[in-house]
Amino acid sequence: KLNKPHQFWQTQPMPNINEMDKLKPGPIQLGVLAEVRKDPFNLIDKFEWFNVDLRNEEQAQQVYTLLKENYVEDDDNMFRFDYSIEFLRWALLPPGQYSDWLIGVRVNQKLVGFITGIPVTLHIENEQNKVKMTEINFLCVHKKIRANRLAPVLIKEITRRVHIKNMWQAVYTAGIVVPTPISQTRYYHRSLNAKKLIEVGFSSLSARQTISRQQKLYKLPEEPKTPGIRPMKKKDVAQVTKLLNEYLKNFKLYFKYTDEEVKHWFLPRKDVISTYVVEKEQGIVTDFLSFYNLPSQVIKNPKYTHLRAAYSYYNVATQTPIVQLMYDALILAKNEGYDVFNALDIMDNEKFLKELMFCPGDGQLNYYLYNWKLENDMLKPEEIGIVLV
Ligand SMILES: CN(C)Cc1n[nH]c2ccc(-c3ccc(F)cc3OCCn3ccnc3)cc12
Repeated sequence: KLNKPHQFWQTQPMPNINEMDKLKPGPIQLGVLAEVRKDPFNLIDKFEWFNVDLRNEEQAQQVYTLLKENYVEDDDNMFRFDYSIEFLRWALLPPGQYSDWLIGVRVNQKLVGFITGIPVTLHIENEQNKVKMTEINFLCVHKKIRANRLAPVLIKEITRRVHIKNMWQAVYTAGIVVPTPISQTRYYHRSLNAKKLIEVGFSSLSARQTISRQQKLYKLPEEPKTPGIRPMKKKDVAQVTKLLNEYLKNFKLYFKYTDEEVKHWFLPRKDVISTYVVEKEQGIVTDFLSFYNLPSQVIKNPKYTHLRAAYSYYNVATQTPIVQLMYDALILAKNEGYDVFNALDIMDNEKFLKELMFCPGDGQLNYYLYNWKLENDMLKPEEIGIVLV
């Protein structure tokens, strides 16, 4: 019976503490395509597998509702992520997606479980390691049917469907710690709407602080500072792709983007992704910033149902100082109606977090690599060049 802590994870190719030093960097287990199980894993009675078509309005609604009611909450269970349907279509229908990598489990036509993969090519620690793999996300089991051991079966089934495509690694993140994080990053928050953050209980006032004092402290100018800053357009794709790929080479974990992928991940989509470029004379783009929209439902509050949060995505500053570029990001996010701007301490974010008055959050986001041994087991947050939504 798999019910001792991490009993399931002990069966997975993740380096555990004592074997870390023996393994060589690279794949831990070499996959053999012929040995991959051809049929889906067995589910308990009445449960059935179901490939979700997010383009279908009804099925997208089912996924939306499952996540809205049962997905990740903060440590104090005050907020729960509320991913919109348009956001899920952005996050889960990238170029090259497979139709059987959005996996649902249903009981009597009701969706009770979900897990997703998208195909990525991850560069790991040096140019040679360009590994085609999957990025796993949105593992969710309905609150009412937890402890049925459905999560391990969802993980095994998506693993099987990835193996069948002859891919043997995965990358994912989680707020919890299971064997074995490759990096433990921290998240930070910058207040944009001090009054609301205090009223929903996101921020608290110390004895000497007042709401109006907080509002003054976090007040922002009406307009961004950087001349030539504007929303990204289709004509900017080629320049943004070059800037992004060049910048990401600084890190030990990063994706390489085609123009097609930059179109998908960065062209502005209302209430999903905002990208602004800095255009100098002759149409030269020298910098860009981007943030995505992920509201959290406020679980119990008389006045507000949601916290509008913008999350830092990828920001490349080659001419504009990074602090000024991100100050503009705060101003632009405030003008788009966000209450708070969130960022992890990955990439070069440390360079602006303190100066722009971000406060540390109360938890961490752990990065995981499945079936891959790193040279030194762990990476520092500033060596991470990937953002998972
Ligand atoms: C990444 N993706 C897999 C979703 C996910 N899962 N688990 C998580 C734990 C933390 C963060 C996170 C990432 C960046 C950030 F600035 C703030 C965050 O959480 C705030 C705390 N919180 C949790 C729910 N509502 C508010 C995301 C996630």
